[in-house]
Order: sequence, then C-alpha cells, then structure tokens
Amino acid sequence: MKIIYTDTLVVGAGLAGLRVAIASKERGLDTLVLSLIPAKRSHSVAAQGGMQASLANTIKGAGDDEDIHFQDTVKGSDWGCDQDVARMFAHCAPKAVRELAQWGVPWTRVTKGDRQVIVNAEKVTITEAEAAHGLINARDFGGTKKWRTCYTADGAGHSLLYAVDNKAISLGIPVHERMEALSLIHDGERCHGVIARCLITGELRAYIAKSTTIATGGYGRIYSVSTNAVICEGIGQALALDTGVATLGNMEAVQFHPTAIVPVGILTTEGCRGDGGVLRDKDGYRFMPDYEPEKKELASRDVVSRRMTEHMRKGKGVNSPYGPHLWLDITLLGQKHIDTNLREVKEICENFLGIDPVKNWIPVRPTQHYSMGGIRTKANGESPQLSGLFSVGEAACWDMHGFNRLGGNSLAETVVGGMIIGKYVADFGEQNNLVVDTDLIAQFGKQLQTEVDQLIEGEGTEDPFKLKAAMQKIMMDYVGIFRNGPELELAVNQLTELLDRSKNLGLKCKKRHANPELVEALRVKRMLKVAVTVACGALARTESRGAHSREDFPQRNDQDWLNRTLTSWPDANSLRPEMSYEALDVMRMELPPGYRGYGVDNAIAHPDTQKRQQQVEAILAELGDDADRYAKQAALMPFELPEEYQPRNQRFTDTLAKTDAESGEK
Ligand SMILES: Cc1cc2nc3c(=O)[nH]c(=O)nc-3n(C[C@H](O)[C@H](O)[C@H](O)COP(=O)(O)OP(=O)(O)OC[C@H]3O[C@@H](n4cnc5c(N)ncnc54)[C@H](O)[C@@H]3O)c2cc1C
Repeated sequence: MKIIYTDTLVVGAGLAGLRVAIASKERGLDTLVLSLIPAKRSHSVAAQGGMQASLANTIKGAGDDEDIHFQDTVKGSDWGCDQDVARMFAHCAPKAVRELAQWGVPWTRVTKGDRQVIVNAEKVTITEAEAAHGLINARDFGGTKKWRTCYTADGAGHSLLYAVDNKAISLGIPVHERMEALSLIHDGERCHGVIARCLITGELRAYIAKSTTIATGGYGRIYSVSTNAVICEGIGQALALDTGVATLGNMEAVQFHPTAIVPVGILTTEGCRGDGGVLRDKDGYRFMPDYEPEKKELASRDVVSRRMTEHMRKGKGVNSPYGPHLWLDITLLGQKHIDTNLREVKEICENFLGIDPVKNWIPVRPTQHYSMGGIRTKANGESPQLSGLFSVGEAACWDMHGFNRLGGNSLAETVVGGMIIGKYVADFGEQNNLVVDTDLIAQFGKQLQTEVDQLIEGEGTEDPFKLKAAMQKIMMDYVGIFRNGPELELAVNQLTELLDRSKNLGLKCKKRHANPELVEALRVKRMLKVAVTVACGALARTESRGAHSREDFPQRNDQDWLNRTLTSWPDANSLRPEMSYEALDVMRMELPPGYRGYGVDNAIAHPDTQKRQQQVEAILAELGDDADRYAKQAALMPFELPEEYQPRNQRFTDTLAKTDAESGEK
C-alpha cells in the first residue's frame, strides 16, 4: 500500500476544507486535500442565496452589527448553540466577506438613490445612501432582524467556491480527486491520517499527517428527498463514529428547507422570499401571515416548514401525483429582478419543471436540507477525544447552529470556521511532529482491504442499493419535520435491522476498480450507522427544539434538555451507539434562554435562567448607559479569537460619524 506523508491533511474540497487548507499552506506547511470529485464541483457550489455578515451597507441593514447577528443566530438555534462560537462567528463574518471580495468574489453592490423592492407583498421605494454606493449589498433572509445576506445574484456558492479554489490553486495546494477516505488511522488518543480508496483504480492508499481535518459536508442523503448533492452521504461523520472514541454532536438536528421544488427536491433559495416572494395554498391564498403575523414567510426555516406542513395537513395543499404541495409565488418580483437576482431559480424552473417563474407559481414542499449535527469539536475545531482530528463546515458540530441554522449562516460558517480553525490547524502542524507507526498504518490498511475482499469474494446476498433505499424511506417517513415516539421507535428498530443485514452484503459486479456497486456497499454500512445515530438521538430527546419537533413533547424543555447530544460507537459489533449529554452552561450565556418570537411562549425554563438574567441586568446596570457595546459584551461573555481576527469591524457609517464629528469640531 502506497503511503503519502504531509503536514496537514484535509478531507473535503468544499469551501470549509479549502479555507482550512489555505490557512495551513500560507503558514508554510505541506498541505494536501482529498475529494470525491473535482473541488469546484463540491456541494458548496450549489449554494444560492448568499452569506450573512453584518456590514450594514444597505439602508435596510442600517444599524446592524455583530451583536444583532449574534442574537439572531442564538435565537435561530433555539438556544441550542455554543454562544462563544456564535460570537466568534458573528465577529469574523464581515472580515470573511471582505477577504472573499479581495480573492475575486463579485459581490452584488449597492447602487445609490431610489430603488423599488417588495416588502410584505407590496412595492416599496427605498433610498440607498450616496456614501454606500458601490459597497457590498445584502438581501433579506428568514429569522433575521436586518437585511444581512451578502449575495452574488443567486449563485453565491458558485462564486465563492471558484474564488476560494482559485486561491488554493494559486498557492499550489494539491487536491487528490476521486479519493474516498474510508477510515481514520488512530491509536485511541491521536489521529494520524486516513486510509482512502481511489474511485477509479480501486487502489487503497494511506495518507499520514500531523493533523487531519474532516470537511466532508452534511448527511442529507440518508433521506430519500433532499436538496443536497448525491455525495452528501455522511461518510465523514461515519469515519468519526468508526473510531469508537470520537463523538458526534446533536445528530438529530436536521433541517428541512421550506421551498424545494416538487417532486425532485431541488432548492429554490430563501432569497426568493427574502426578495419578496410569498407562499400560497391550493386556493391561491397567502397563508403565512395567519400563522406568523410578524415574520410571515420570513420566519425561521424550521417554523415555516412546520407551518406549511400543518397547512397541508388541513387539506390546503395542492394535490399532485407526487403528493400535496404548496406554491411559491415570485411573479410579483417582475422579470428584470428575476433575470438578474434569481436567474438560477429561473433556470431550475425552466429545466426541471418546464415553467416560467416570471408568470407561473412554483410547486414547493419542505425537504431535507441541512445537517446541524456533525463531528463534535471544541471551539478550536479539534475533537475533544482524538488529538490531531479536526472538523469544519457542515461536517462538524462546532456548534454555532444548535437546533436550527439560519439561512446564509452556513456559507458564512464554512469560510469563517475555515479561517479560525485553519489557524488552529496550522498551529497544531507547527507544534507537533509527524508520528508514523507503520504497524498501525498496516493494521488499518488491512482492515479496509479485508472489508473490500469480503464484499468482492464473499457470498453475501443483500443488495446495497435496496438497503439504502429502505433506509432513506424510513428516515423520510419517521424522522422528518414532525416526529413522535412510536414512529421514532419504529425507525430505530427498522434501521438497526437494516444495519444488521448490511453485514451480509453481496455484489453482482466483482470488479475491484471503478465499480459503483462496491462504492455503494462500502458507503451504505457507514450511512446506516449515521442514520441510526440520528434516529436514536431524536427518540431520546423528549422535547421540541428548533428543527427537532416532537408532536408528543411540543414544548422546549430547558429544564431537562438544554444540552447537546453526544454519540459514539465504541462497540463495532453493536447495532446501537452510546449516547450521553453535554450540558449548556446558562450561567455563562450572554443571552440567557428566552422567547424566540414564534407561536406560544410555553418553554419550560431552566432553573438558572432567571438568576442569569438578573446577573446580566446587574452587569449592564453597573456599566451604565454610557458604556459602549464592546465593553458590555466583554463584561457579559468574554470569548477568545486568534489575534489577527480580533480587530473591530469597520462600517461606512462609522466613517460618516467620524467625519460628522470632525466637521462639527471645526
Ligand atoms: C441547494 C443548496 C443551497 C444552499 N444555499 C445556501 C446559501 O445560500 N447560503 C448558505 O449559507 N448556505 C447554503 N447552503 C448550505 C451550504 O451550501 C453548505 O452547508 C456548505 O456549502 C457546505 O460546505 P462544506 O465545505 O462544509 O461541504 P461541501 O461543500 O459539501 O464539501 C464536501 C467535500 O467533501 C468531499 N468528501 C465527502 N466525503 C468524502 C470522503 N469520504 N473522502 C474524501 N472526500 C470526501 C467532497 O468531495 C467535497 O469536496 C445551501 C445548501 C444547498 C443544498
């Protein structure tokens, strides 16, 4: 078996992985990236709507800052996130947007003067400041107080991935494409790299590194209908599970996006509603204001998806051969806006539905979209259990999304997380030696070789494609938007049965090189473990929080469940993982748990919430009204950041205020 050595190994060439690789390479470390596909085709390329950063350039973002972005993120997470991480993130997002502009991202810009926009289904004229002309623009997205989502029409992922990949190319970072990491080499305490299989030749290779970063994206494809690319199968999370020691966090936290087209599940961006599109039922009636009078279609994603499902359950869905759906109406935005700002959506409608969204409503339904759960890491991106193992992006549970991610906060997480965690990965590379234990490498290589041999030469009878389809259906039917105990029990039982059957996989095609059936067989066993982990987490969590909505436990229960689910798989032969919980410390929270702003405020309070709220009020009172917001923040919840990212963000309004003050002095 060929062994390749490097300082920094990154598994995954999406935005998050590439950004970490850039940080490492810029520090002079030998850096190598693995990917299933060419980097520019990574799933990040599919992102449409944009990324959040509190630049406050547009008049509709006036007054925005890190504090408001932080609060939106924490509330969006239904208080499930790590507030330190949310703070690190909100502080660095403007820096990341500007860095990307420098690397060539053609952000849509502000044009001074009047422009017409649609707000609450009505045409409104807004006037952009002269001083903002040419600065980076932002659109509205769900669950946010300000217009904060920076965009490049509706092709943000495309522009970002091309710019970041071109930067990686300019630094000479090699990407080994068509290489699938299938196991992590580790000794129970330290991670040493991966064993990967070449999808073309079938060759097994060991990649040995000082640090290994898993940036393999989400696990959406354990569901039958998903907006995710077909390669988002959760193999990265399975790699961590298979170590038996590394933990996954909050795997039951799975997001359903309100507006994927029916039946194929391709996304139409939240930007459609952000720009003024509305949802209608079978009678053409705009129903969201009845459910959410304040935020309407721009309530948080989990809320809109639930309201749509509720409305369809009342018989208000449009019947179709593929089940009921609702309508997304963007006709009110007009041809010019759609042609310039929503052109990908237009092409998707034309090519996959045969309709013109300038004139026709789009059939949509909530569909699996995002994995909030992932490989549990500390704030520096490292696994708490395995030194040298890092994770970033959608693959990770860093954990800034808690139980619901806000639209536009994921692209932002990939690049912000990549910047920050990339710095810690580079530190690790500088401070540690390459440890090479050839016996260990051989042992992990042999294990995978045996697995492949058994699949090719064995006499198993189970069809991997059928097992996968059965798993995806169970997840869709029983672990979806609304969940309940009996169905989740059914899911766990049926999934564990499939996992058991996956020990007896048999292949019709016995080729060892490019063989899709072999690839499927190697993946399906791993995907099943991930699916069991999601279902077990959902069954055990007897409350409703963010996207995890239990019909039998409809309240958010901070008293018993203000914690993060941790899952590991110590016994490889077991059919179920081990679960434990990591409490969130209310007494350290800058924003103690409160009302999120949707539906009835019926959460069961944590015993510390009131105490912490009083403490927060006392701290702020002591500082007085004159204290600036930075001083208040530092007093409430100091957080760490690499030195280079500590400087405060500048906004054009700061410069104007300074100029005004100076001219006033004169
Ligand atoms: C349709 C769509 C639109 C979206 N729009 C937005 C948006 O507008 N704003 C926003 O904030 N978020 C959006 N998101 C979410 C966002 O795009 C993703 O969360 C983000 O891009 C994930 O990036 P990543 O780098 O973590 O992973 P990915 O981009 O998924 O990259 C994963 C990488 O890992 C590699 N890989 C996977 N497994 C292996 C393995 N075993 N071995 C080797 N390599 C492997 C793949 O080849 C790939 O290179 C959208 C998501 C979807 C589905």
